[in-house]
Amino acid sequence: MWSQQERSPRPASRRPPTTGQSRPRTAQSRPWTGQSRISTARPQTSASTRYEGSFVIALLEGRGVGREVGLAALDSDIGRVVLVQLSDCQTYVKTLHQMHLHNPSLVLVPDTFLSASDAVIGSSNKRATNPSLLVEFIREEFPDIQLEPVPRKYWNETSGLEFIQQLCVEDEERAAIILAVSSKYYVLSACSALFKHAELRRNTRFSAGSLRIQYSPVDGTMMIDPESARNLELVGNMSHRKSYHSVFGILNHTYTAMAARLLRVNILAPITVQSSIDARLDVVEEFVQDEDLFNEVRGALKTLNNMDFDKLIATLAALETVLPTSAKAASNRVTQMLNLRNVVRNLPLLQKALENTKSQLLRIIHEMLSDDRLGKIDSLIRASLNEDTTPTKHGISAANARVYAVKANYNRLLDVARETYKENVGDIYTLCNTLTQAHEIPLTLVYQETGFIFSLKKSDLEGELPKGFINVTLKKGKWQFSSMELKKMNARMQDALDETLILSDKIIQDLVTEILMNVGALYKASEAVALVDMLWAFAHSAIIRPEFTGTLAVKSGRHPILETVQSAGTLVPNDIYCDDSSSFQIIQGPNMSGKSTYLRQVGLLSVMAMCGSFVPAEYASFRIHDALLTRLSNDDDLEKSLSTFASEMATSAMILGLATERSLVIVDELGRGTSPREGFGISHAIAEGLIEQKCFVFFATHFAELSTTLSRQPSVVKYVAWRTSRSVSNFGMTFQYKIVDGAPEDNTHYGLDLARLADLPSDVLTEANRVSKRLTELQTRHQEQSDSSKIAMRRKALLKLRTNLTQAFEHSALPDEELVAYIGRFQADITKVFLYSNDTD
Ligand SMILES: Nc1ncnc2c1ncn2[C@@H]1O[C@H](COP(=O)(O)OP(=O)(O)OP(=O)(O)O)[C@@H](O)[C@H]1O
Repeated sequence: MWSQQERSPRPASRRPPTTGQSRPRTAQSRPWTGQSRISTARPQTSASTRYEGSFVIALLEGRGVGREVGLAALDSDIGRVVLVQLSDCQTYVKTLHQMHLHNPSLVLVPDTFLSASDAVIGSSNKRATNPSLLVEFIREEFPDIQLEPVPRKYWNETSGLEFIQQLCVEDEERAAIILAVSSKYYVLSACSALFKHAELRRNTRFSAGSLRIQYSPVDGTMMIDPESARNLELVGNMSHRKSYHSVFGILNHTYTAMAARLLRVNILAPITVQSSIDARLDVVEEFVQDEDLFNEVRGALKTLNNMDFDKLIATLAALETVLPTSAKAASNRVTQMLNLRNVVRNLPLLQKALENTKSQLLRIIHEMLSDDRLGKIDSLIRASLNEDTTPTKHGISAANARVYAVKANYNRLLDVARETYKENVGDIYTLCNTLTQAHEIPLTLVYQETGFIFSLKKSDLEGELPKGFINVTLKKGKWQFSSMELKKMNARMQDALDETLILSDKIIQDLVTEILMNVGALYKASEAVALVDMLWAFAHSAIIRPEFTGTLAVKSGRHPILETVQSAGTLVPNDIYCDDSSSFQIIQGPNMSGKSTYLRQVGLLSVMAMCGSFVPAEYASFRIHDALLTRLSNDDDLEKSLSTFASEMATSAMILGLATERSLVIVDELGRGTSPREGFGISHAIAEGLIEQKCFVFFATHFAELSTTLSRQPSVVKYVAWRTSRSVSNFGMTFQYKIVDGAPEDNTHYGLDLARLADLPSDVLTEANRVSKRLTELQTRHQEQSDSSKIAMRRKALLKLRTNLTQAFEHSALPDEELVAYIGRFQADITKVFLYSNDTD
């Protein structure tokens, strides 16, 4: 229940910077293996299963016109707070996108946002008659996540700022973060509710200066609406939740949990700052070209396998609110300290591996790992902990590691408690030997959480167990049991064990306090490791380094997920070309000819490139997009009981509302949910809307007339799925389509194709073909001779000229003479177009 007691945040200390950016560089990769290293196998580490966070997200929306939303997210397990304030649209797609980035486990909203039926004890009575629209969208998008109302009084701007000032790690970025959020009313209020909730409902408080608080301006990343992320299978497979066939799955060769988390967030919100992307690409390229470096870094990362520094630091920093310390909490803290010791001990390996690297970002990472404070932490740990205790997960050796974690002679009482523990364990082993001899059965001891039990192989027991043994069970071919005496001894041993842990914990807590003075260095190291681990994973599957020229041009690109699924040689590569003069691309072709795959490929390759990853192609150049918006066919629509039509319209409205000149829009088969005539009309209208926005659009459609009705628009081009060869078995076909420019004349007769497959007589087919060709010729001619089509032709040519000239001047590295010849060729082309369109007048 919400307590009325107000508690103010506690006094503060420090925090780490994120990595800086480096200069752009363009180069082609020369992978030393000569081919793709994208593996079809499950990634080598288990980091993939541990990336999911458990953020509690507090949300506040302004009631004004602008739909300003403040979002504060806290993952106390990893000591991270993310703050965002944004202006959203009617569908709250940006807010939902941000929520997806942080995997919510609980969502907090002001109680006034919920309707009276959502009453919760202790909250205010002021309830809206209807829940806020934002709440409805959240419920729809996250049906399994609990929404908890927080009394309106806790959404307080001033207290939000106080929390931030007191809990934020003290480092170079702290001042900038405080400055950035200090004028953001909604995010500050959300922050206050978030920490009040942690204090009052979860009984969690944080040490001063122990949290990494990050303010994320939304314009530094590409917005991908949640529906698109799902349909494109960015972080999860649509059909099988556990499948690795997603972009995340194929790229996640990370070793540490922090890197897996970083990768997930980057895939869902790729960066839009070109210098940052180039800096990452430089690193990937250096790994690709320098095999020794690649292997050395792998070796260093292996020593940190499965580590989650953030979690480790956060657990150590979390204050024990129930006093006195429980043995369980003490045991946890001792284990975490042993893990921290291993991390601090192994970090120098990575630092050494990066010693002579060339790329600027790797040098920055090296610097972050060379922080003197890490050495200080190492010395502090060495002074208190035994060198040779290794934390293991289970068994008596795990208990012993905790008991002997702290050095001897540190505390007399601890030494005495350890002796008692040792004697108790010795007594248990003696009992086991005695019983073995007395009953002539080879008993062994197994240590479980509650103490020891006896174990005996089933085959070693003839007849029944001797009397006196209790709690007998049979597990995996072994008898397991106890005795009253063993139970008593276990209890004595457990008491001694708990005492050693509680006494050790006092020393560990002092150590933690000293370490926390330098927690900024640890968080910084965590960020450095996460980044280098993620970029190393990119290098693991690198193929070709992408460039960012503003033109989307891919030669022989492959769908990155399909490539890992299909057997070698069965994937047909496709080219992509899209610039300002061809920004609206109509894609047509028969069913099952790869249109959807092509569209998805465009989106996925752009996402990968903007994360700083190499892409599967022979050459690739991209534009940096502010948003990736899609309307892709989705079977879920039915489950959501939305009609296809309603869903299409809702998504189209969202796309039209959000798309800008810098967006990438992908639309697959719009207008399926209504009559063909209406469907065509709607598709045309939406296409015109998108053309006006000047974004890059890939528009797959069955409406062949669309290319005619849109032909006056100079930026519209048409691509078709063109059959290169095929093998037939009744109606079956092996895949042999390629997306090509324009409309090769006979390929548009998809019905004839099917008729041929259905074995219609050849003379019927020949005649059908002849008539069909003739009709098409007449139609084409008629179109070409119309005035509007001549004007459109000239407009197209002019737009193409402008785009090519801009490209030539801004991105070409050609020497002057060649540039002049290149421009001369444009001139000739455009003259031809003008002469032709005049001739036909
Ligand atoms: N480039 C390719 N190389 C090999 N196989 C491909 C390629 N593109 C698509 N495929 C395979 O062909 C099948 C059909 O692909 P896709 O769904 O993209 O076709 P489509 O034209 O969109 O079909 P429809 O019009 O019926 O929706 C899929 O099984 C896909 O895996």
